[in-house]
Amino acid sequence: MQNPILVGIPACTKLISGYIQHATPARYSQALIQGANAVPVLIPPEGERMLPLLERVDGILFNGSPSNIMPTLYGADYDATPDEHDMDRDATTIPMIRAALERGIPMLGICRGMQELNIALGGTLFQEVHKLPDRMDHRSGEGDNEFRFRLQHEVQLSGELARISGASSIQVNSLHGQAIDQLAPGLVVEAVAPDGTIEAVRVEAARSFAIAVQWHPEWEAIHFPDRLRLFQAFGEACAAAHVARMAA
Ligand SMILES: N[C@@H](CCC(=O)NCCCC(=O)O)C(=O)O
Repeated sequence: MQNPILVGIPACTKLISGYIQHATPARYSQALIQGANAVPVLIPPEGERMLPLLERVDGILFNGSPSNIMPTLYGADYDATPDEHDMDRDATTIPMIRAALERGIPMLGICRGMQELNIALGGTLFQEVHKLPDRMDHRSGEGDNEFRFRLQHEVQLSGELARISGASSIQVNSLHGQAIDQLAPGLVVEAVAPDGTIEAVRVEAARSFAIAVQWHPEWEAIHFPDRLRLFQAFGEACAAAHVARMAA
């Protein structure tokens, strides 16, 4: 295929077999190929040196990860999970989100990716949602993947996300311990859980697709219409960005 639509995926820092490796679960690439008709490009978490890649891609999927964003990046004076960070990824994705928005590059955020978008624009996070009064436990629990990615609760949709999904509420999986506390300026909420937890946001003034969700639409995306529609809508925005990039 000539001039494919290219979508970047930030990789995480992992210690595997005694080596530092740059990796991310295969399901993100697979959902991009199947749902967005895009060719995925893994982005090593090497900080701002990766920003020139934005000249060559048509979109970025800011994916999920078990690691948590460094609390100092949003001004917190305590760290509930000091052993669960990936500062190389933070140093790559936070500036990349800001730069992608400046350039009007389409972005889809998933789970950690949504939290990164909120931090990049000046918001804050709850570090342990399950310890807050009146909040549900949004973690998956232990088990095989079928169990961890099971449908766990409803979300009420609004705005662009409701239009794309073709529904005002959907059932979602849930694999996160953290969540948006103070919403960043410029974000609008487009999905909410029954306990009030923010489940999706959109960058209101974005020049292109800029939606992020707290659940995992990449999991079995082609079997769930709302998940597939989200990847298709992202793919259409990336295709439009591709035409503009080729014409420039
Ligand atoms: N660590 C953050 C973000 C959660 C997240 O992105 N989870 C993805 C996990 C998927 C997997 O384990 O394969 C939080 O806990 O809120």
